[in-house]
Amino acid sequence: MSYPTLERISTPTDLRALERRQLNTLANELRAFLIESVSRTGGHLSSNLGTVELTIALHRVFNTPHDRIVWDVGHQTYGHKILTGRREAMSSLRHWGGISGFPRRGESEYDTFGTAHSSTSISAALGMAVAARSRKEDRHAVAVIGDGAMSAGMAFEALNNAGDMNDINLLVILNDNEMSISQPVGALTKILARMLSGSTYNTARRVGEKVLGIAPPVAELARKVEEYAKGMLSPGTLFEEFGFHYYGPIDGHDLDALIPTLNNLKKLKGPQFLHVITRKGQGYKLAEADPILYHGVSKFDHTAGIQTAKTAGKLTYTQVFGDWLCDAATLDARIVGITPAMREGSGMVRFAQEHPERYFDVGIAEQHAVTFAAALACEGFVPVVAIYSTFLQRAYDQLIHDVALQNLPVVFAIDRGGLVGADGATHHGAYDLSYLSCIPNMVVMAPADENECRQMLHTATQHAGPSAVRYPRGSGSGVAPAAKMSALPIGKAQVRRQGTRIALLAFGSMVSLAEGVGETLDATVVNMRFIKPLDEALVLELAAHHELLVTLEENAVIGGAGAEVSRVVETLAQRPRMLRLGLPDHFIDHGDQAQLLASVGLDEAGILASINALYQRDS
Ligand SMILES: Cc1ncc(C[n+]2csc(CCOP(=O)(O)OP(=O)(O)O)c2C)c(N)n1
Ligand SMILES: CC(=O)[C@@H](O)[C@H](O)COP(=O)(O)O
Ligand SMILES: [Mg+2]
Repeated sequence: MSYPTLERISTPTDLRALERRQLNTLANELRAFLIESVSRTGGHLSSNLGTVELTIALHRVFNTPHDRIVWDVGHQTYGHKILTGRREAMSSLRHWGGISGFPRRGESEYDTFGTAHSSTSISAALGMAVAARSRKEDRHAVAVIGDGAMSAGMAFEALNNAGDMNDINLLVILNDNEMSISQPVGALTKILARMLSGSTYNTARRVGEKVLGIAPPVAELARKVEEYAKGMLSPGTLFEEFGFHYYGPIDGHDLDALIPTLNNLKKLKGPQFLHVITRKGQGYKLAEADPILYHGVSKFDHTAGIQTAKTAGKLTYTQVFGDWLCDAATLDARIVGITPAMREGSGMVRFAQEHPERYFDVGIAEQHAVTFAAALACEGFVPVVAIYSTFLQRAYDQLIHDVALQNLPVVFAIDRGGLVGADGATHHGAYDLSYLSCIPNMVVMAPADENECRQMLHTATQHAGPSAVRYPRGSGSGVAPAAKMSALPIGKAQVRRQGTRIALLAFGSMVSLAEGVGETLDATVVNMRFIKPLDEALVLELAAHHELLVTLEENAVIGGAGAEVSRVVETLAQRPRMLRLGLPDHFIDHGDQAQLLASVGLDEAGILASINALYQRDS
């Protein structure tokens, strides 16, 4: 397919030079390019198709990069990347050495703020607006936030802060497609939906009149009084109560609505709020019909669409968790499942169907998810919080203050522990072993294989305090989970191979690698199972009988599991040498998981090389 108009755009200046009538052609080409490109690389598709016109309108109206556009999450910025000089680089999207799937300041001056975790855009745009105000710079700051991301507390913290500042140039655009990754949840969703069901889109003229103050104040007042009387607060009212001027909703696929509206809003000072309605997957029938399936995709044939037929392969850890949760819930009525807006990614679709009354999607609200779980535990339930390692970072205080300090039996099923691959640095679960193992009362486990994952999850539900089972994205060595569930002895490791001189103390995903290295070196191999409590007795015994202890973990080497092993070994007067292998002290980019692990020396060859290097230093 050819893209003659799109290919003329190297920067937004080229876009601004086009005639208005050419923009519709540009939108069509951009959409077709996105489908073709993402089908080749994989990536986030539905959200990008939904923001084609909005992206064009923003770069048309605002003087980017002087004006700051801050995208929330950033999974919808492919169109923005394409229009800001990265069209050709799209073939390397999310691949090793290629461009990121999210905005990154280092990648382009048009990427004003790095993102990938949601609901930061209003805070960031507000910071930029305040900076412009204090330097007396004539600069606009625009936050583009989705209806899913809007559900997070942080978005409301920022609205609360911004709504009180009348002299800033801040525009918040709510990109409402009535979807999170899955169907959005909660009261805000209902408020937004009520607004849409009760009205048609506002035309550009009506929004323009309101911007220019033509709408009769008395009629406006009467409308509000009527709304209050009926108890029908529209989203407009909600955001106006926060101190914003609310406009919309307008059709986010209509450039004739978007461009004049944005031009009008640009003239205003103070916090402005524009409600834009879009459709996730717009323009690609398959994605419109199933925006969840096309939210994040691997490579696929875009004419045939994604083929979902089940293939008999290894189970992913996510599936192992999902199956365990259903089985465990059948056996134990106290078990409830909680997800902060990650039903599909966390493997909870079947549980949600089978146990709707015990399934809680709390929205993009990790902090709330953890405290909510803590309270359920207080009341005798066994809450299972299914959460990605990287997103649990958001709820660290809740983990300590609400769960661990009160020693509450909350089970954390932590998915995406370790390097996740194409999402890159923002999503790698690189820190959980560090940040969990320093918290008193926590039991922290990492399974060596799929069956052990199931048994550890069961163990967690039998434990009287907080516990975490941390597993990686994708599948493991392929050990089929046994139907029977038996609790593991807490704090006991498993010796897998008895060797000489060297002992490999491996955590979670590193165990199968360690077995290969162990064969080559005739080393002792231990599946440590527990990061906390650590099997200190075994560590001391290994220290007494080996000249070198090597710890292996897919976690930051600083403060991780190996550091704990060292702490124990340090107490010995006669101690072996220690080699701690894990993720280095720098952020790791995107790429294929195996490629990334090899790049940091966490494959068999890398581990052998590190051990050899240690011995060579001695000789
Ligand atoms: C803190 C955090 N939690 C969860 C996610 C995972 N996540 C990415 S996109 C998304 C849905 C966002 O919905 P919305 O903002 O409406 O954007 P849309 O996908 O509809 O375009 C979620 C839950 C995340 N990126 N950050
Ligand atoms: C943008 C975002 O945070 C999610 O869409 C994430 O990319 C999903 O990752 P998985 O593909 O590992 O579920
Ligand atoms: Mg949405």
